[in-house]
Amino acid sequence: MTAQILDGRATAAAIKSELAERVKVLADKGRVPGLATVLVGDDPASHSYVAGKHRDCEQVGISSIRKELPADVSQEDLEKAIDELNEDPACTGYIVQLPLPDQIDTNAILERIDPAKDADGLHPTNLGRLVLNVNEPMTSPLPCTPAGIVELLDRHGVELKGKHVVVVGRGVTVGRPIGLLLTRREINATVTLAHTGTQNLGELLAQADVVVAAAGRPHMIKADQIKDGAVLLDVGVSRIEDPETGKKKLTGDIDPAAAEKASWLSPNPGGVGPMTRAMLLVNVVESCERAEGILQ
Ligand SMILES: Nc1nc(=O)c2c([nH]1)NC[C@@H]1CN(c3ccc(C(=O)N[C@@H](CCC(=O)O)C(=O)O)cc3)C=[N+]21
Repeated sequence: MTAQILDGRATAAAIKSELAERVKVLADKGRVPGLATVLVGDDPASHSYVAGKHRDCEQVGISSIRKELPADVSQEDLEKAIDELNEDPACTGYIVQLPLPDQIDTNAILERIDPAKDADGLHPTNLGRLVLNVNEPMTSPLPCTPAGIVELLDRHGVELKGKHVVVVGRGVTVGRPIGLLLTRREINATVTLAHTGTQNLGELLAQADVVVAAAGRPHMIKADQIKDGAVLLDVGVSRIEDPETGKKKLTGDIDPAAAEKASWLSPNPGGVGPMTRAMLLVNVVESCERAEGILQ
């Protein structure tokens, strides 16, 4: 068997064209959604991610606002930038690109974001609502990568009901929140959260119907560890040297040979990354719809 592809690029494109219609409805009411990005320092990867987000916005008709601050910015000046965006009516949602430099208290920054403008869905209030299930169906933003994974599987007709999902990785953006979504009654999966300190990872993987690999360790999940017909989501991103060209390239947590045993594979790149970006746009459009009373 070779896995069918969970095509994140095509699915994200479909979501974007649906969003463009919703943005038109808002624009007709005189309300243009606006995404702002706050970028600190000059890390090339962060710059390229943020540039991608602005391109996405343009395609959907969302206006975009950029704030760029130097790598040595003080906590106070970064907080000032956050306060400005909280006050700015043209900014209906925003993100602070992570990671932030060492002198910055990241959690204090994330907490300062107005939860109604939190495009990442990572504000403690919004994560708390996820725990409490009060954002069912859509009263507050969901974290983008978990929401993107659910949407990607749903749009390919991959059923999660009663399935055992093994998540590898305990990061704040993926591993910790994803189980809260997958165990909701309407999805009804069973979730095991494993991480790099898990002793019997092999035993867990052998039982997994679905593997969400989000540890950021290149090719850590091998073909001989997974069940025949498992669904694989490759989420972690690393830059490794391509042995053929000697150049750095992006790669995921799943060994490419594992595709031979899987029923479905979301590749990396081309899988969950574009979905994460699409869900960011969903959050921005929905926060604007909520403000207009279109969504509750
Ligand atoms: N506040 C904040 N929110 C984030 O959502 C956030 C962040 N900080 N910091 C960094 C990570 C990383 N991240 C990615 C999103 C999309 C792709 C993506 O679309 N990747 C393409 C490949 C892009 C390329 O080739 O460079 C793909 O997977 O096909 C990658 C990485 C969001 N992050």
